Amino acid sequence: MTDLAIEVKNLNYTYPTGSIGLQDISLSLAWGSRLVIVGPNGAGKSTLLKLVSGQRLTSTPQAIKLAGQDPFSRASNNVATFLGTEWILNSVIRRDMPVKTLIESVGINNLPDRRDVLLEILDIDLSWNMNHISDGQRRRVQLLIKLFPLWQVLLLDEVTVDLDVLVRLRLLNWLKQETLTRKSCIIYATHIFDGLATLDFPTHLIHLNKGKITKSINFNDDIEFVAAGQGTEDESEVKYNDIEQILRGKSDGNKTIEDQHTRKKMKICMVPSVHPLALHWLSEDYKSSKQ
Ligand SMILES: Nc1ncnc2c1ncn2[C@@H]1O[C@H](COP(=O)(O)OP(=O)(O)OP(=O)(O)O)[C@@H](O)[C@H]1O
Repeated sequence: MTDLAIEVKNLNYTYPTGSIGLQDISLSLAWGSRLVIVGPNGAGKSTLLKLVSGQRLTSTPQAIKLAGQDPFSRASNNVATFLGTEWILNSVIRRDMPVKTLIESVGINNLPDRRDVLLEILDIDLSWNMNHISDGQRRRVQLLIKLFPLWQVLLLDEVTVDLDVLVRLRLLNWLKQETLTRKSCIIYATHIFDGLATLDFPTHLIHLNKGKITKSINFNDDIEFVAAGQGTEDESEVKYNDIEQILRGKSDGNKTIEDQHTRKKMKICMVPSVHPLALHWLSEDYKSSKQ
């Protein structure tokens, strides 16, 4: 096994239509890392995950190494699991089919401990039927099926969007533990940041825009969270009270981030959030459903 789970060097990708997918992407992720990709719609997040997972072919396969192998080679078979949003749109999975039958078909009884942990975290009721459950419940079944095998590299393309906050937090915590205990590696592209810092989920963060990595930071070394109003004279602070300007499209909130390596840590203002309240209410719901 190589030291690096994922190595990408100067990767470019242009769609057959001529749209730029990625430009000169380089990344190195050791086993045990968790990279969160931040970027606007159309930034290239899905393109990157699909290329790294071997879901999409590139004319320069040598630019990507997955566990030291070309992602399209036989040797890298079963190294990466890609989880995207498409599955839920497939009409086949909305058919009259017991959830128990579906999940047993992927061999979940072979590892009963892992099965039980995932059933508990994803709060799946084995009496469900695929055509009588909500989108979020169907998503949880998808997650169980895909996360059950002992994946080495997991590429998550915002699949937590329809999960409730409690299940999402429990799932992210389990994923983090999987990288710590099994030395696996995760890349997670998301637009939802609630709970990520609370869990210390990312080890690395990148900002992708127009197919390029514009920022890359090490979560623990480069960031310090500060209470609102603290250190406001420090230029390296990313302030939440710039929100008015951001909403008016006038933000220059990113202006100092390049400076982080020559300065102290980048300071990020802690934000007011209803996330803890939503979590509290849902954990009460969860407790009463188990009584
Ligand atoms: N199948 C396709 N054919 C042509 N161009 C595409 C295709 N898929 C994506 N693109 C283009 O590639 C660029 C990157 O798209 P991508 O889907 O990777 O963005 P993303 O960061 O995942 O966005 P989102 O946050 O909306 O999911 C966009 O400009 C998009 O228009």
